[in-house]
Amino acid sequence: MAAVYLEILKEDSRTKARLGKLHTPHGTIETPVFMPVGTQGTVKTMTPEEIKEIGAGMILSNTYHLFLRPGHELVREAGGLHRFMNWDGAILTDSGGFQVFSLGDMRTIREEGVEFRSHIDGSRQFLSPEISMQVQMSLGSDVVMAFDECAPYPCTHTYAKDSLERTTRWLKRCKETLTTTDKQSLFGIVQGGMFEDLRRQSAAEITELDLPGYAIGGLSVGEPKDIMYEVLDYTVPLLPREKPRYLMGVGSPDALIEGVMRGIDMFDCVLPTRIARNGTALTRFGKVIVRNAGSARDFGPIDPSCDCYTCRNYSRAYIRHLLKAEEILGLRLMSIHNLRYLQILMHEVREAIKEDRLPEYREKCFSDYGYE
Ligand SMILES: CNc1nc2cc3c(=O)[nH]c(N)nc3c(CCc3ccccc3)c2[nH]1
Ligand SMILES: [Zn+2]
Repeated sequence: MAAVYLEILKEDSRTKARLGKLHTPHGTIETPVFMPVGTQGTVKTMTPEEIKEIGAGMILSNTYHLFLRPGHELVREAGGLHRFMNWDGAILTDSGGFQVFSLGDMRTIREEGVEFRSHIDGSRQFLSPEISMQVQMSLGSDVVMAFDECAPYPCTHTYAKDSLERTTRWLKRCKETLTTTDKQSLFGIVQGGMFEDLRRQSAAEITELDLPGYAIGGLSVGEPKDIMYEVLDYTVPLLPREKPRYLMGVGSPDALIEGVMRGIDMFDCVLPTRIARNGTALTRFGKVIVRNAGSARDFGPIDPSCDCYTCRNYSRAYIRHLLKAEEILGLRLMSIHNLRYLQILMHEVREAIKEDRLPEYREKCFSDYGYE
């Protein structure tokens, strides 16, 4: 059995949703799951104990950032990323390709790999499938993402085709680089832009390698949501039923539910922690801009139905004051709430699958939230 594998407990009767358990060397995680992002070896403003308290069992981190700073050799000497950051849950690391393009400067793609300038000090850097695998093995991730190119949006059919074919060649180099044990942690990433024929080609090429899990990349890159859902409609069925499916970069409440209904098991997004730090809270009745004047004399919690530390102990008025005063506690209280909110949402989604009422749950969620 692979180091990382999915145990499917139930398949929904009316949608493609699955209820499952993701087994990893650092614990078992109930799926569908939302995974908080801890880019630089920390989920911003949160201690590992707080991450556990809000109910997260698996977090994400980044090859790109840790490679540039403090360096993967240092993290390996520290005993790996789990030890370094004092987190004993599961860790998935991205491969660096996406971040080079979203953060790096002056990047040049070659067959060998990607040259770029560090966003930290402008120094010339190079990442390749081999280097990305070395870094992720040094970090000791439980799930290793293949080194891929996330095609820009929009892009031509020719660009998307050349790019996905290079991504497949890079995936083979990733698999060859990993030790037998670490091969059992490697997830391939399906690309192909917004083109059905290319998504089919990429899925066929990637799944041929018989990996423990598969991600759908190249989405949540600025395309309209209905295009993303369309791509999922024809791409997800191309992936093996029994393997975990990870939709990269997706995390708004509506997109999470729509993704689950299309058969996705794993999600990540920086949105909840990022908007928390700029004063916006997620609640079941829509977003609340706690920072706004409207909360100045609101002495109730962010969300009365929420059980998080923030909602049990603090008012919107107090949190607004902290945010306006640029007090760090404000960032922490907002992050705790937004992350807990998404864990509650995913718990309710899993319950709805269990009780065969996911379509009805979606309707209620969307109307409460104020979606169409
Ligand atoms: C926000 N939208 C978004 N679309 C993405 C597409 C891809 C993609 O096609 N390939 C790879 N490798 N990553 C992607 C990511 C980053 C996800 C992530 C962030 C942080 C930590 C761990 C993982 C994406 N994020
Ligand atoms: Zn709360």
